[in-house]
Order: sequence, then structure tokens, then C-alpha cells
Amino acid sequence: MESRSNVSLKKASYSLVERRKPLSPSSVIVIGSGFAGLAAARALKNASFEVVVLESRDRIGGRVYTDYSFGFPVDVGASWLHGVCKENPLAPLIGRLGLPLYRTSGDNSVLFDHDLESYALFDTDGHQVPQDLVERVGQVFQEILDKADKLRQENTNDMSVAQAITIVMDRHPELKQEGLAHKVLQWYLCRMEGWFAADADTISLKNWDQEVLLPGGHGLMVRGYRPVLTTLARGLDIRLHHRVTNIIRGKKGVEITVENGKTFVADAAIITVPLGVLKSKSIKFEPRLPEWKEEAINDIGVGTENKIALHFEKVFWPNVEFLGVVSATTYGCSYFLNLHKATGHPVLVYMPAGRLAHDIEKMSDDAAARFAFSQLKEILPWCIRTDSVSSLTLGHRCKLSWFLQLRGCREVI
Ligand SMILES: Cc1cc2nc3c(=O)[nH]c(=O)nc-3n(C[C@H](O)[C@H](O)[C@H](O)COP(=O)(O)OP(=O)(O)OC[C@H]3O[C@@H](n4cnc5c(N)ncnc54)[C@H](O)[C@@H]3O)c2cc1C
Repeated sequence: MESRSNVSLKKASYSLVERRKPLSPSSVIVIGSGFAGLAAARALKNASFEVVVLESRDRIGGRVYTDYSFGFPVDVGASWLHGVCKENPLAPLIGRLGLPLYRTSGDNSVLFDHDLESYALFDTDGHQVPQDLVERVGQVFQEILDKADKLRQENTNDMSVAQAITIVMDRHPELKQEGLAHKVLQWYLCRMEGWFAADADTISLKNWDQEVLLPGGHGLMVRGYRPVLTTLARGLDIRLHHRVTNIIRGKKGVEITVENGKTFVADAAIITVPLGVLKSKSIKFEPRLPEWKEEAINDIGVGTENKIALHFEKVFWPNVEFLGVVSATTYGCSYFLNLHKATGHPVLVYMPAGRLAHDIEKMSDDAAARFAFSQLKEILPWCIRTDSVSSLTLGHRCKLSWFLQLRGCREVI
């Protein structure tokens, strides 16, 4: 296996990481030009490595993409900086570029309240849920999670968050909610599912809260992430339309083949493709990845989160950061981010996650936008008459989520 790799390396020595003479310093190929790939490539280039970035799409950024088709920036992938503090590696760059952040919350929690300093929930009959009920049910949800935590400590085997909640409710029927309160409870669960982009029956009880956030709360990138991406990418050798299909690792380095058959060689490679790509096995590794890595790739799931931005002529909704739709099931619950608060533009961003997002992905862009609009009409029926809406269906991309039996997810490759 190894000698075969070495032969290939010699054969490919004409390749585009041009090895005219022994390279000093070392050469590195970075696969993927999302934030991870660009940040790695930038750091290596600053440290005088020779770097080439191979990207399958026709653009950089991966799950970060700022759309300008409304005439102003709207982030259709990531839009928050989670952890607004100087320890955040993106913070100095954002500061240097003078990019404003709109703080949606000073809270460091990653859960249902992480960006909910100002919000209003509505039933699908158009009635706003009284705030004291929302707060009371929020406390019940916290209590349920505390009891689920105890359940976790009692059990060595993992189970889903949904299963744990059912057990907790059976043991503590006083926590069960009826009517509108039940719908609000479902909404809290929907917010949790939104964070993981996955339904509660696929989120691991053992691992759901292992993520550690930097302090400083959560800030929205008012002008979008695009300037940060382009600054990171400046001066880098990035090859777009280069989908990697094969990676051969030998004693002397790596040989990487892309879809059109071109081969690249370097001393090392950094692979930053999403987990979903690894799960699809569309990249062949030679030698195979170690068993524990393959198992980790198989065991961790990926979820879906969509963004559908609705652009109106004027604002007709309450002046809060989030508008929530409550329903008897989490599937029926959803929420809109009010971009007007942060940017001054009359835009609502509908953000479905999990199965709902998955189902919406099967719709055409128009149908998806109409669906989002219909949700808005249900909660604000008296406000929506003939307002013209130009719509944009956005961000059909995957977000890593924690599934049952998470193993070794820190380092996927
Ligand atoms: C809708 C949505 C909203 C989100 N909101 C936030 C948020 O507000 N804040 C936050 O911090 N995070 C958010 N996230 C998560 C965040 O976007 C991701 O965690 C982050 O962008 C991942 O960066 P990455 O570089 O690891 O992967 P990616 O951005 O996915 O980059 C991987 C790159 O690899 C490329 N690639 C794939 N296969 C190949 C191949 N075979 N050959 C070559 N290239 C390949 C892809 O095209 C892509 O460019 C959100 C995600 C989504 C989908």
C-alpha cells in the first residue's frame, strides 16, 4: 500500500502544487474553503507554508454565505458570532474590519434561550401567548431538563432526549402541560432542536450539552460574514470547482485527486469537508481511515437547518427579535428572526430545523417561501393583507448535530 503511494507521488511530481525543487518550507493542501479551511490555510500561509486550497463549489465559504439579492446583505448560512469575546478567534478580525455586531443575548447558554432576549410567541389562531405563561413554561422546561440530567446519571446506556423527556413526564406527571401551555413547551423543545438542527428523538441525552461556548453572549453579523471570509481568503491560492475524490497518504506525503482527474501532491493535507461528505464516502482514502474514525463518522448524524428570508415593503410585525409559532407538536412549531431589529431592513428569516427543514428542502424555492409566508399569516392574520413580498429561499445546508452514541467527534479526520 505504502510503496504504491510513493510511486504515485513520484509520478505526480509535476502536479499543481508545483514541486520544482524540494520545498522549503513544507507544502499543504487544504480541502474545503469553509471557515475551517480558510482559517487553516491563512494560518499556514502566515507561517510561510506553501498552501493550495481545493474547493468543490464555485465559491468559497461553505456553510457561510452572504446573499445580496435584496440589495443588502443577508446571511443564509451562519449569521451569529457565538461567544462575543476577545478569546473568540474571529473577534479580532471582525473588530479590525469595523464590522458591527447586534447583540441578541448576553447569555452564554446554547439552549432555548441563547438568543431570546426579546421575543413574542403566537398561537396559530393569531393570539399572542401571554408572556407570564411563556416564562412559567420555560421554568418547567428547565425542570424537565434537570430531571433528564438525573436520568442520565442513573443510566449507563444512552437514549434520545425525546425518550428521556417521556420518562421524566411519566415519573413526574405534575410537569405535564395542557392546552396552550403544552404548545409552549413544544416550542421550547423546538428551539432546542433548532440548535442541533435535529429532532429530539435523534439527539443524544448523554452528549447534547457537551458543547462549551465562549463567554460574551451572541451577536448577529449586521453586515454579514462575507467581509470576514474575503479577508481570510485574500492572497490564498484557492482552486474552485475542484472536488476531491481520492486521498492517498504515503510516507512522503499525500496525493490528492480531483473529479477532473488532476492530481495534487504535498507534504500534508488538511481535510475540512463536512461530516455529511465523509458519511457519503464520496472521498476514497488510501489507506483506509482507522476503524475508530470510520465508526465515529458513521455514528454521528447530520441534521438540516434552512433559512428562508422574506423581504417586505415595510415592517408590520411586533418589534421583537424573534417571532415564535407554537403548536401541539414540535414539527408544527417554528420561528422567525426579525432582521429589522438588527439591520433596519424589513426582513423576516424563517428558520426551520430537523424533519420540518428536511421536508421543506423537497419543495421548490417558491413553495418553500410560500410555506414560510403561510406560517406568518397564521400568527399575524390581521397584519397581512396585500403586502408584497419578494422571497428568497436560502441556506439548504446541513449543520452538524449530535445523535445517539456520539464517539470521538472532536477530530473527524
Ligand atoms: C443555516 C445555518 C445557520 C447556521 N448558523 C450559524 C451561526 O449563526 N453561527 C455559527 O457559529 N454557526 C452557524 N452555523 C454553522 C456554521 O455555518 C458551520 O459550523 C461552519 O460554517 C462550518 O464550517 P466548515 O469550514 O467546518 O465547513 P463548511 O462551511 O461546510 O466548509 C466545507 C467546505 O468543503 C467543501 N467540500 C465538500 N466536499 C468537498 C470535496 N470533496 N472536495 C473539495 N471541497 C469539498 C464544501 O463545498 C465547503 O465549502 C449554521 C449553519 C447553517 C447551515
